[in-house]
This record gives sequence, structure tokens and C-alpha cells, in this order.
Amino acid sequence: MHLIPEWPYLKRNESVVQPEAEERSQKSQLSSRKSKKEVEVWIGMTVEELARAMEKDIDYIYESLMNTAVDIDSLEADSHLDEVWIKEVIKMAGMKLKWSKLKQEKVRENKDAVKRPQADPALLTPRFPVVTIMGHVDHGKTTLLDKLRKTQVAAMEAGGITQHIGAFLVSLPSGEKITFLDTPGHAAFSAMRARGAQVTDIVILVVAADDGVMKQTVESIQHAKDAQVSSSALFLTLSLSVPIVLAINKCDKPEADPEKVKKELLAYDVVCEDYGGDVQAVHVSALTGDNMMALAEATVALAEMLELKADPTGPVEGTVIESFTDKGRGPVTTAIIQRGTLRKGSILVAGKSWAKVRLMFDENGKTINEAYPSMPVGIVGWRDLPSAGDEILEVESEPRARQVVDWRKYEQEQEKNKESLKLIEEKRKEHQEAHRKAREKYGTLHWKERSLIKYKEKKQQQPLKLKERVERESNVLPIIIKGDVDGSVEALLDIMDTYDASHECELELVHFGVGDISENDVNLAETFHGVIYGFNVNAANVIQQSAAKKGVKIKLHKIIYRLIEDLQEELSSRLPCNVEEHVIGEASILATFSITEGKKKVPVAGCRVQKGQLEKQKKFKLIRNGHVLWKGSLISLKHHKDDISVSKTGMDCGLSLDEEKIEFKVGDDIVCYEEKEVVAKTSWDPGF
Ligand SMILES: Nc1nc2c(ncn2[C@@H]2O[C@H](COP(=O)(O)OP(=O)(O)OP(=O)(O)O)[C@@H](O)[C@H]2O)c(=O)[nH]1
Repeated sequence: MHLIPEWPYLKRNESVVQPEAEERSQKSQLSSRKSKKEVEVWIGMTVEELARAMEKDIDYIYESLMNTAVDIDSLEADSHLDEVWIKEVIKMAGMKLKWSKLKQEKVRENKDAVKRPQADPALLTPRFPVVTIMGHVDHGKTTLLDKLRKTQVAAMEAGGITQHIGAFLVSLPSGEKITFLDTPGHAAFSAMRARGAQVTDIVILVVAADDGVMKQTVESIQHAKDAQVSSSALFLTLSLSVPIVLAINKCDKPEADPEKVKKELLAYDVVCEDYGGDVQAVHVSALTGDNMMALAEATVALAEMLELKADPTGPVEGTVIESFTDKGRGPVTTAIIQRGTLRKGSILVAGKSWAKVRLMFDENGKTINEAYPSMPVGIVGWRDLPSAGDEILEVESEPRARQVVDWRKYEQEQEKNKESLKLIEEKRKEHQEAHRKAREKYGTLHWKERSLIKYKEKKQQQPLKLKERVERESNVLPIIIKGDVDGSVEALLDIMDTYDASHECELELVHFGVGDISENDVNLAETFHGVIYGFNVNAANVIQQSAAKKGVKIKLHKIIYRLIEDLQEELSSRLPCNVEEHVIGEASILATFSITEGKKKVPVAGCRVQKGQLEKQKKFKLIRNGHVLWKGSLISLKHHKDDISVSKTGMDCGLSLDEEKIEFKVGDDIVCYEEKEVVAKTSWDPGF
């Protein structure tokens, strides 16, 4: 690797790979090491950051990496450099590297809590099914759930008040139990699936017998097919869909046609038992409660076939079904327990929240002390509100819960950082593409030469000399750009490139370069009536005084977008003002007649002022059916026979216009207005 000797920005003593260096005595090597400049670096630093840390310009970094494996063409100021290249550049510059403690990213140890491995089959005990009811709008999901819930309430002591906790348990006379989720079907299902959580063992698909298979029926089937089964008996075949029980509803209606429903479902691979498949179909009426028990039994029968089992021992695992904030209790969640047994005092984590369980209750609001797998339970004690679908895991202690939440927040932060890096990378690629196109046009010329060619091309397109144009037209802004380093001038020129002829004021680059503002810059600006923009450069007092004398504006900035804002303002100030009309008064024409003045007949409009006032000295327009027929001044404004200067709301007046050919019509409108100049704003927005 070597540096190009003629590179102008590389001072001799900055070159590292000096063959003589090896021949130096140990003593001199030691002393040179001591005097080496120390550069603070960190992983992921950008080209620009490295240049700044080394007190060099960006081109220095490019040149240093020129003959390495780095793809220079795709390297931008904000490109992140690999650790190896950071080291290489520092080494080549003969500088010493120091890893920054603050910015160096330490790889944090993963402190997340995770589910336990599959339970030993010997520990598994039977559990009851968790069921979701799905189907098309108005096919009777809510009525069905209500009926099922009431069966339960009736089975309990009369007058029991049910509480909506997103799920409820139904006990059948046979002693079997079913947990129904009563969260809005699709939304809850999708939220849980999006988080990879699956709590449903069975879907009851409700189809109205008088309506048949509809759009959301098909979507529900798709949801059931896409979902994964949480059933322990089926855990080896995770790709299996959630089994369906078909509830053909509204069978009490005379127009009900259950057979049509079954036939229609064949097209979606839902094959009922009558058709040789394994889907049980139950004809029900959610309204009358007919066959409710048969539906529950069909569900239990399917659950038995699924051999649903869970491990009720060890730390709890579950899923958040719903979460809400209760005025008195704070954040509350409803959960379905899937493993272990939840007890008061357990420490849980879910999403980025944790809880020490203070209170547990069932759907009847009754405090419970334990919740087993498949049981819906309300949990109080959360620090923040977890989301539906979040996985609940029990951890050993509060400090451990805090650690998990901390880690998850950190991980989310990292994700966000990655996303912004991705965005930066996309921007870099866009720039790279623009550069590639420019290179196709200009070959491998240095950017300075490219800018000069572009500058000359532009000049050729505009044959009139700039000076003459500036003198003739006020909407031309000649500018001179000075920057501290090549990189900043190039960046500014790139931004100027986004300015095109479609913008109302012409932007003319008269001169650009690196370094402080000079007398020459001031002279050029004076000649062309231009403005000097300096980025990270100075203008000595004498220069400032000379500029002031010559009426030349020097604008110095240290932040690039401030410079652009300033330039936008300057461009705006060169634009002609916009003229806006302000209405002073409106009148409608009630009668038309003419008067004789000398030999001439002058048409007169008899008006009533409806709004504001008419002022004789202001401008007027005549409007018919929304179209402006005339704009101009009045030659007379009268009240009866008297000349007046103002006619106010509600007053009648007669007026004649400075255009005699106009014929007034009853119903026309007269508008009195004035014109106001409004400062225009440039439409150029380079996106800062
Ligand atoms: N005749 C008859 N009407 C029913 C039956 N089940 C529900 N309905 C009526 O059908 C209408 C819709 O019932 P819902 O239970 O609100 O239907 P849904 O599927 O929950 O509707 P969304 O919540 O909008 O998706 C209501 O007017 C019910 O009274 C039934 O078995 N027979």
C-alpha cells in the first residue's frame, strides 16, 4: 500500500510507510512513538468522523484507502468504516489509535427471559380447550358468545355479574370446561399471530344459514389455516392449522339453508362429516339458544381428540389477551395461562413491562388464588401496560424482571439504530448512483473539474452575460461559495445541483473554492452583484470592511442547513411579490338604468351593499354567474343624487364604471377590493 506522492493535501511528515523508519534506532523509534498524535476512534465511525478525529479533510481518508480493498466509489462522508480500515488509515498516517470509551459499542450480554424447553411428557396433565369464535359480520358471533356466557351465569348462582376480561370459562353439565376468547375475533387473532403467539386450540366458525359463505368467513378460514397449534399433542406438527367446528347459525329462520353452507365451504377445504370430511357441523340458533349444548359438546369431543395437555409445574408461561388501565387497580391484563400455575406474588415479565402479581380474578370478578393452564385470569400488579399477544413469563425475582425489561428496551433501541443506519445506507446508495451517472457523463474527472464543466455548460446555455442579466433582471442570484475543506465545498455544490431552472429565481455560481473569504471574492461579488457564502471559514476585518463599502453581503455559517436556509431567504427576496386581492365590500345589482351626461348615455347599476362597504377610490369587479366580466375603477358612486365616497352595508347606491360598453344585469355582483403585495417564497427545498 502506498500513498500517491502528488496528493496535495498530504504533508510529508504525515506519510507513515517510510522505509527509512525501519532503520531508525530503537531509541529514536521510542521517542517517535511518544510524539505520535493520538486519535480517538470508535467502532462504526464514519469517514467524516474519522477525518475530523484525525484533523484531516475527507479526501485524505479517500486517498489513504485508494489502493486497498475498500470500494472508494461507494464511500461517502457518512459511510461507516470497518474496524480494520480505521486502524489502517491511522497506521498509514503514523498516528496512534485510542479506542473511545464513550462511543465504543460494547456488545451487551443477552439478558432476555425465554420459554423453557418442551416439558417432559411425564409431567403433562390434561387441560381444557381454548376456543375462538370467528365469522362474517352479523352472522351472530356476539349473540352466540352471549348465549354461551349466559349458560354459564345460569349455571352459577342467579344474578352473578359477569365482567368483560376478554375470555370466559364455560362448565358443561358433564363437568367438562371450555375457555372462550371473546376479544373481537380478527383483531385479537391477528395481533397474537403477529407476535407469534398462539393460544387458540379450536375455532368455532359461525356461518349464518340465511347468508352463506361471505368474505370474512373465508378470511376466518384462512386465519385458522395459517395459525399454529399450541396443542401439546400436536406439537410435532406445528404447521397444522387450528381445527374448526362449524356453527351454522340462524337456523330458526325460514330461509335458512344449512346444506348450501356446507356445500359452499367445500371450495375452501372445509369438508363436513356429511361430505366425508372431519369437520363437525352443528345447526344452531344463537337467538333462541337452540342446540347450544350440542355445539359445546362437539367442541369438547374435538378437544378430546386433540388430547390437549400442559405442564402445570414450574415457572408460568402465558399470553396476554387484553390489557387496560383500571382507575383503582392500575394496569390490568387478562391472560391465558399455558404452563405452570400462577399464584399471588409471582414475578412476571411481558413485553417491556413486569409485574409482581398483587391480585388475580376470574371473569366473575371473583378473587382467585391460583390459575392453571387454559384458565383465563385477570392480573393486577403490572408496572406498565403490556400489549395483547405479549408472551408472559415468570422469572425468579424483581431484579431479574427489571433486568429482562431493561434488556428488551435496549434491544428495541438497537433495532431503531439499525433502522436509521439502514436509512443512511439507502441515502448513500442514492448518492452513489447520482455520482455514477455523473461519472458516465464526465468520466473520471475530479469533482472540481466536473463542477467547472457543468458551470461552463450552463453558461453556454445562457448566451447573455451574467453581469448584464443580473443588471437587467432582478431575479438572478449570483453566489460565491467558500468552504473550509474540499469536502464541504463539494457538499455545497452538490446541494446547489438540486436547484434547477424550474425555480423562479436563477441561481448563478460565480466562483467557489477552499479557504477564507478574500479580497478577490469581494471584488467578484461586487462585479456581479452577488452574495458570498462561507462555510466554516472566516472573513478578516479588513475584508468585511471592504465588503461593506462595496455593498457586498458576506454570510458566514457553521451549520450547513442554516446556510441553506439563509440562501433560501436570499432567493425568496429576489422573487417578485405575489399580489393578493382583499375584498372590502360586496353589493348586488337590484336595478339597471341609464343617465344622460352631455350627449352620452351612461349605464348605471342600482345596487344594495350586502357586505363591508364600497369605497369609490378602490378597485372594483363585476361578476356574473361566478365569472369576472370586468375589472377597473368607478367613474361615479352616488346615493340618490349625491356623490359619495363610501357606501356601507345595507345602503342603496348607484354606480357607473370606467367601461361604458358593459351592460349590467339584475342579479350581477359588484365587488370592491384592494390589492396587497405578499412576499414570495422560493419553492426550492433541498430536503434539509
Ligand atoms: N334470527 C336469528 N337472528 C340472529 C341469530 N343470531 C344472531 N342474530 C341476529 O343477527 C344480528 C347480528 O348478530 P351479532 O351477534 O351482532 O353478529 P356478529 O357476528 O357478532 O356481528 P359483528 O359484531 O358486527 O361482527 C343481530 O340482530 C342478532 O340478533 C340467530 O340465530 N337467529
